[in-house]
This record gives sequence, C-alpha cells and structure tokens, in this order.
Amino acid sequence: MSTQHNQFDRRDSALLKEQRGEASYTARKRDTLLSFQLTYWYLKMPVVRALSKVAKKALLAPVCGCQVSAVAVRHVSFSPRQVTSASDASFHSVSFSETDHPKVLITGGLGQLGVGLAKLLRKRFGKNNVILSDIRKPPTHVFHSGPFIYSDILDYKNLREIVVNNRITWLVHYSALLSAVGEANVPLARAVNITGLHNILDIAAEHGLRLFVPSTIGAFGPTSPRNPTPDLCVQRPRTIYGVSKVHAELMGEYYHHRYGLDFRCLRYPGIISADSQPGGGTTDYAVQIFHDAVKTGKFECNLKPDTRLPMMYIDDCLRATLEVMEAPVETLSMRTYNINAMSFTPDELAQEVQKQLPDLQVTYNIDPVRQAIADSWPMNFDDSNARNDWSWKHDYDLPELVQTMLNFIGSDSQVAQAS
Ligand SMILES: NC(=O)C1=CN([C@@H]2O[C@H](COP(=O)(O)OP(=O)(O)OC[C@H]3O[C@@H](n4cnc5c(N)ncnc54)[C@H](O)[C@@H]3O)[C@@H](O)[C@H]2O)C=CC1
Ligand SMILES: CC(=O)[C@H](N)C(=O)O
Repeated sequence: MSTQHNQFDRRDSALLKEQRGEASYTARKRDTLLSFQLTYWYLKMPVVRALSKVAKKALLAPVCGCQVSAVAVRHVSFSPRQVTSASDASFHSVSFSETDHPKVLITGGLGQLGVGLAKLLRKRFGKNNVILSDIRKPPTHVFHSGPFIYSDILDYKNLREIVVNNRITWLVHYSALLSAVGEANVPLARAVNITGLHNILDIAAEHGLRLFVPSTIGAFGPTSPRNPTPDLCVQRPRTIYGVSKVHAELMGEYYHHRYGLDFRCLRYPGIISADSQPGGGTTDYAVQIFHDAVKTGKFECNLKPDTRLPMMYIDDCLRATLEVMEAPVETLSMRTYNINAMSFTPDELAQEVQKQLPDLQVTYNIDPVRQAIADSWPMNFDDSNARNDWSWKHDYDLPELVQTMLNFIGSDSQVAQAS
C-alpha cells in the first residue's frame, strides 16, 4: 500500500472537520425534516403500518431492551445537544495506567453483548482501560463495574471528544438497531446503522484506531447460497439491518484499503446469552425459550419449527471478538469473516431443552415479518477462513449450550425465589 494511502490524509481530515461544523447543523435539519417526512409516509403506508404492530409487540415484550433505546434515540439523536461529558471523559482518563494495553471504547454497550464484552476485556486489559458507552442509563451493577460514559454515535463531536480525552486506541462499535426492530423503524435504523457508522469510521481513521464492527448472518439474503454460506458470495439482503451491515463491511474494507484503517469485522450468527436480553432480532426466540421454560414451562415460538439458523453461545462470540482484535495483522487474509458454532431449528432446540425439562410445552404462533427474514438468511455458515487464518474454534455445541443456559437461568430464578 503506498504511503500516501497509508493514513487518513491530514488535509482530508481537516477539511472534513471544518465541513462538519456547518454540515452537522444542516444535516441535522435535513435529518429532522426527513424524519418528519418519513414518519408521515410511515403512518400512511398500510404495509408499514402492519410492521408498526411488530414494533408495538416488541415494545411490550419484556425481553426487548432495544425498544426502550429506540424511543430514547428518537428524542436525542437529532437534537443539537452538545456534550456534557467532557468532565466525565477526563475523569475517566486520569485513572488509566500507562501500559501497553489498548484503551477501549465500546459503543452501544448496554445491549445484549456489550456488558459481557466489557467484562472480558477488563479482565485482560484492566478495569479502567475499557469504557462502556450508550445513550441509555446504565443499571447500578454496570455503572459500578467500571467506566461508563454517555455517547450518542450520531453526535460526531461528542464521540471525538471521548476518543481524544481518553486516548482511545480500540473502538468496538456495537450500537445498532437489529433486524426486527429495524424493519419497524426504517428511518431510525438508517440513521443509527448507516449515519452512525460513518461517524465511527471517520473518527477511527482520523485517530488511527483499531476498529471492530460486527456484521451478521443478516448481511446475506435470499439469493445468497444458504447451506452453507461462504464468506464471499452474493449479498442482497432484504432488511434495512442487512443492507446497513453490508454497507458497514464494504465501507470498513474501503477505509482499510484507502486510508490504512485497521478495520476488523466478524459476521456473528444469532447470539444466545443468559444474563442479557436480545434487542429485537429474528433469533431472539432462542434466548426466550430458556426463560419461559424455567419460569412457566410453556413457550410460544414466533418462527416455524423447521427454521434452521446459525447460532452461538455468547462466551464463544465474545472470545472470538477478542481473538480477532488481537490477531497479528499478517494472519488476516481478509477483514470480514464468518464465524459459527452450530445450526438448529426451533424444534431441535425444544427437543434438547425437553431432555432436561420434559414438561416443557412448545406452541407455534408465526410472526410473518420475522419468518420472512429468517427464510432469507443462511441455514449453515461456512467459517473455514476464520478457522484457518486465526485459529477460530468454538467451545459450545447445542447440548453444552442448553445445559449452560438452564444452569444459569435455573440458579438465577432460585435465588430470586429465595430472596
Ligand atoms: N445479538 C446478536 O444476536 C447479534 C448481534 N450482532 C451485532 O452486534 C452488535 C451488538 O448487538 P446487541 O448487543 O445484540 O444489540 P442490542 O440491540 O442489544 O444493543 C444495541 C445498543 O445500541 C444502543 N444504541 C442505539 N442507538 C444508539 C445511538 N444513537 N448511539 C449509541 N448507542 C445507541 C442501544 O441503546 C443498545 O443498547 C450490533 O451491531 C449487532 O448488529 C450481530 C449479529 C448477531
Ligand atoms: C442475527 C442477528 O443479527 C440478530 N440477532 C437478529 O436476529 O437481528
């Protein structure tokens, strides 16, 4: 790569910053207007109105943390709110020790994956070297477990201030609206998943950060090979979530080639976790079944019994993320990798749970939006490049996953009943 392409060009960067001062106001005005126009269109279109039912359902569902955040974003994301976090940011920076450890910022850190990742990275790099951020208020235990800071990824100056004041070297970009929630609010998904990503890419390139952006099985569509799906093939997803993730993969790789940005991306399958709730995706059923099985002995599944999707236990997902971030650059023959652990259908998962809880009753009430999404996604994921290049290997298959989830949720509900 030529030196002139090696770095984000300083002139480009200065120009970009200058333009942002003006552009951000105009862009905000334009975005607000667009948001109104799209909301009007959204209310008028019968098909989209039908989708809003999905949103309402998700909003009322106790498992769906993201709807709360989606409402919060609507209030704050287009406002000209300026950063109040400068003092917070420098407060956090004073406690950093001067070691070789990366200084990590995780955006969208209060979702299903962020808190677990912070825990893993803090174990490795030290508590104060990993800052969680989000636009939501952190629960008490998260707030007291290490540095937390407010950060709206649509606020470019706020992001830059946090990166500069805390001397961030690694950025893990988790903020997103997932597949089902994204279909229910396309304008918001477009803003967070696409405009937000542009801010992240520019900041990472300007400040020489190592950037991790997760992609998903949802970055593939009905015309992709589905069984198995390789790293490189046709990608024509039919959701705004998938479209935004293909965009992220391509933009990240472009910034890598054009500016030398150290961009790393894993396409995650559906992630299953016991102590954090999914944020409104198509694979959420595979988490909810465990909670319902333990608490009520009944589960109503919103996908057909034979819908096969790739899945992974959260510990494998977070370890893969750390491993690819630490992988020596010469081992990476690509910048975007599929990773996988297992594939199963709701029926197969239910049967495995019933081995432990034979009284579990499973019924099916198909959500057409989620079913259409699932039918367009990979059934099996080919992750041989990750396995060959940086020795990716999963630990959890279906039986271990089920055992671990039931142990965790079972012991948790016993504690709750006792107290
Ligand atoms: N959980 C899964 O099964 C999978 C997740 N991924 C990806 O991993 C990443 C993390 O996923 P989850 O934790 O499950 O997502 P989540 O939906 O649980 O959390 C996303 C977080 O982003 C935050 N957010 C929304 N708008 C924001 C804004 N303007 N500024 C800052 N933060 C904002 C929300 O408050 C929320 O806490 C996402 O990019 C997702 O696409 C990919 C494949 C599978
Ligand atoms: C697989 C994903 O990206 C996510 N869990 C979703 O279902 O939207």
